[in-house]
Amino acid sequence: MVNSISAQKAESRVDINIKESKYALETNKLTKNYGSSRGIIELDLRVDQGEIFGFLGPNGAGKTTTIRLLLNLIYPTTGKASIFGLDCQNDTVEIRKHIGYLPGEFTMYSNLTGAKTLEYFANLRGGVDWKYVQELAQRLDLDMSKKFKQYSRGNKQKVGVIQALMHKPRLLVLDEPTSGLDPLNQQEFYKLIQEAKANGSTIFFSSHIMSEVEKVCDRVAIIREGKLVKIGMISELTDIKSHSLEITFNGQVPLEELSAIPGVSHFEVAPNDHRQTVRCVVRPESLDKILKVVSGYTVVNFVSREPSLEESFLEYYREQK
Ligand SMILES: Nc1ncnc2c1ncn2[C@@H]1O[C@H](COP(=O)(O)OP(=O)(O)OP(=O)(O)O)[C@@H](O)[C@H]1O
Repeated sequence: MVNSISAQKAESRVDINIKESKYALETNKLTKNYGSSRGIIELDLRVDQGEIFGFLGPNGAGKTTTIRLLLNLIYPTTGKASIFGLDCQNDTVEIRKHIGYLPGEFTMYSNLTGAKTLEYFANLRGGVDWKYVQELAQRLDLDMSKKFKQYSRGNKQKVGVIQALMHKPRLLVLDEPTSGLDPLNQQEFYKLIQEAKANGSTIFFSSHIMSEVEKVCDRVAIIREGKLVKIGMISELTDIKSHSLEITFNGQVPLEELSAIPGVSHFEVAPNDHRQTVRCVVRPESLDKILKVVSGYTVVNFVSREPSLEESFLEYYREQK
């Protein structure tokens, strides 16, 4: 019975056999060549123990490939990866005891309920604190009595998140953990990983959303087309970030002034009766100039949204040329 699974048993495992390692996770020139397509190329990553590390990249960048290599689900073409100083290929069994892993597409037996699915994972791990599982389900608003096949994508993802967290692992490796979660559950998830960090865990999670990584991570690595583009503190993301603006004017529009500001691109004007809507992509350092120009005119609507990561990259590289 799940309720009798001993928490003590789970806790007693912690700290056994983990080599003293400066890094929670390290890759050295890690490369995966799929033959027909590139996976990742000579990736060098170092993640310190106890940090929340974001692994940011657009679709197809190589995030899942990297994570599968760390979990030894696929083999590298060349290069090495280690977790807590243990070799990802040779020490998989030991490493797995200390990891919580959420795959990109979490699926389970369709006729098992959420509770039975989680019970299965609890048993695999030799025991977890079931009260903690119940608390996680309640905080993520998951009804554990439903069958897996009855769950929406978001609810399946919640089961995946809970199985990754349930044994309070030293390292969480999460592949796009918030995909499918609604904004409230995303916020709860961010709190959960902050709590895991406060309890000494390291969190490595992939994402293609810059604002999410900015909100919760200490450091970030950016991957694009299989290669590491940048690694550093979150504050260093500012130069890649851009804003997509939509400004609606009533009456006169400062078209020439706006389009002449450096760092403004993709400039478009859409007339609409007496109003005109200007759309453009703006580099962070140009935002202030835009606001100063528009403040002298009648603005009836001002929307700023985060462009997709690929749009931001394109803008960043266009500026670099
Ligand atoms: N099994 C495979 N066989 C061949 N090519 C693959 C395989 N898996 C991934 N790739 C290729 O490797 C590259 C990286 O894919 P990967 O899934 O790691 O990217 P990702 O950053 O996780 O993207 P997404 O967010 O879309 O999942 C892509 O070009 C992809 O087509």
